[in-house]
Amino acid sequence: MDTPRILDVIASPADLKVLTNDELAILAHEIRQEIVATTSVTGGHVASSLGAVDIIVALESLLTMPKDRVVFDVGHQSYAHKLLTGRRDTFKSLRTYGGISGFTKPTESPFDVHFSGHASDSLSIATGLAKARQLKGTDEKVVALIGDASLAGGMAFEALNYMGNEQLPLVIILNDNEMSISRNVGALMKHLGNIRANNHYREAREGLQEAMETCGPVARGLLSFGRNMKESFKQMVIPHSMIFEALGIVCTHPVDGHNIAELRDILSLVLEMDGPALVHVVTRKGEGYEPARRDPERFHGTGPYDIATGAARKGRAAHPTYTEVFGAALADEAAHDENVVAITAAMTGGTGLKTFAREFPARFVDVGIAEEQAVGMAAGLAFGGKKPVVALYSTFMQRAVDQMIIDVSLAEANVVFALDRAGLVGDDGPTHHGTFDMVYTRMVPHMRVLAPSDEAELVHALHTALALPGPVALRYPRGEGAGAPLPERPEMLVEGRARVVREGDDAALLAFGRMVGQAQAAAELLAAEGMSVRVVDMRWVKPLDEEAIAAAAATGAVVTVEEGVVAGGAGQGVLEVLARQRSQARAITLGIPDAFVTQGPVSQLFADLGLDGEGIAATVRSALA
Ligand SMILES: Cc1ncc(C[n+]2csc(CCOP(=O)(O)OP(=O)(O)O)c2C)c(N)n1
Ligand SMILES: CC(=O)[C@@H](O)[C@H](O)COP(=O)(O)O
Ligand SMILES: [Mg+2]
Repeated sequence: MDTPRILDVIASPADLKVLTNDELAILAHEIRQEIVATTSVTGGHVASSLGAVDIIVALESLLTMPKDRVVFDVGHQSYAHKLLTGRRDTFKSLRTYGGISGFTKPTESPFDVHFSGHASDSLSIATGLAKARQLKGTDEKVVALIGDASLAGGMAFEALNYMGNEQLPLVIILNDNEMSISRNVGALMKHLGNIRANNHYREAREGLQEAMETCGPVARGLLSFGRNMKESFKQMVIPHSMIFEALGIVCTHPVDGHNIAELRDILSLVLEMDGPALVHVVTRKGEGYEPARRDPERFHGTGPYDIATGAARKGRAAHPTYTEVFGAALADEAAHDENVVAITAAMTGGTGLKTFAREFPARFVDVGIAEEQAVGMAAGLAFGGKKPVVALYSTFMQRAVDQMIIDVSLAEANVVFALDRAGLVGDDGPTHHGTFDMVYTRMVPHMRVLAPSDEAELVHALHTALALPGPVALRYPRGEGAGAPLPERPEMLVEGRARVVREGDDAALLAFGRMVGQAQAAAELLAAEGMSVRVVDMRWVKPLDEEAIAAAAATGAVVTVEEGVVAGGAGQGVLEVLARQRSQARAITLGIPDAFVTQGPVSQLFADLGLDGEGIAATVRSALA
């Protein structure tokens, strides 16, 4: 008979209060087993979640939740929190269609504070919660859990600046594992490394222990009373200051993030403080599961895997991904043009830049989780005569729209924006779908926007973008390409010229990006019903091919199809052209409606949104009816 698990009797963090440190450590082990068992089937952010288990168990054992608020940065490490807050039974549905989210999500649980997914926002949210607490005169604790890489994001720095000045009562738990998705980068990372290297925490802790034992009740009384707390805390545990101290934020020595007793000791102290405090916790990504410990980058975000070996369950895809094709094409371009510089914001692997980084290390820049810096720096590089290619996920580029408008486009700087993960991404869900980029690029003066329909087109689009003066964006989706043979040589595309991929005169489908494939599927279905439908690969979101639009309108029915929000999107651009042309054609824009799209397989989401062959065919039928 199996030994009963502690995890099975935990309905909420309140149940943790009766457990000893040893029992909490056993619970942490059970949670890790549960995370591995589930993610081996669903995939997920394994290494970060495993690394944060002890912190979450220790922290939540000390809080009164959901009254006390814990803000998870990115939220990719929150699986233990999910298991402790009433989602043990639904955990198996992690990241699946209709299942629980891979990030915190307030509509899923009252224990979740915000829709996490984008890095570096937790401290700002926490400052808002702490300010609200002050205004209401309430006493709930506010804690933010943030990783070492996310702490370097601009938004986090802005929050530190504010909270230190205002002396807001909140606790930052810095989960320092020396890793972003790959190895962490930057001066802050080096600073944290120096602190770890000079860690006198043990001696300080023993001093604290002694102080607590000799004058325990007095010291504790002082602490809980909150008077002079910062000073007493400093005297007891902090022999030297650092950057955070200079900003008015009390900072602890590095604490072992896998020792629940130590974590509870230090957390119970800082939770009683009346100003901002940062607990520097040292963890190992993937802790408790050897394959993830060995290869934390692969297990940062993984698909299903074999538990015994850690090997991926899915075999190699039939075709290279858009990302792989982009990475190879960019390295090729860089080999022919020494001015090409590649910039990533902590997504070297995700944006396909590993080859480039290896072959051209001097021309490769990883700014860390700092999209604004990536785009601002690209402007500077362009002013200095270089040809920067900023490779970002479409969703993360949202952080740097201002820099794209003011620093790059106003100056007509030669910057290429390579927007990966444009369109629906699948299991990460609404925070990660790249559904806004056609709007935020199209609206900017001087910007040109390409939406290649397959991987061969992507090679040409990149080549064209690098050759054109001024800012150019290209957008392409996550995952496997369409299987189009790659060209021997990249071609220069004619600016603003679409290509007809199927003739027809009953109606016209004007499709953008990989929607061209879905439009062709729709045309096939309609052909079987006797309808002749033209399919146009629009290639350019901006400038649009006005002749191709006029020719489409001559069929009498135009349906635009895009993998992005319709409000302000490419289809809207087509409508503007049709209006200018005083067209009488019936026109319908298909794309993402005014709602956030859920998580799930992309094919399922396409079907739900009417963006698969069937759905598009149905719209054409209604346009012709
Ligand atoms: C604005 C933004 N940029 C990039 C990412 C992609 N991303 C997700 S997690 C991560 C690394 C986070 O590292 P860290 O904060 O140290 O947490 P760890 O995974 O090491 O626990 C990155 C770059 C993101 N989620 N949001
Ligand atoms: C949490 C996060 O933002 C990233 O880890 C993201 O999930 C990566 O997505 P891809 O799997 O598309 O690279
Ligand atoms: Mg980290």
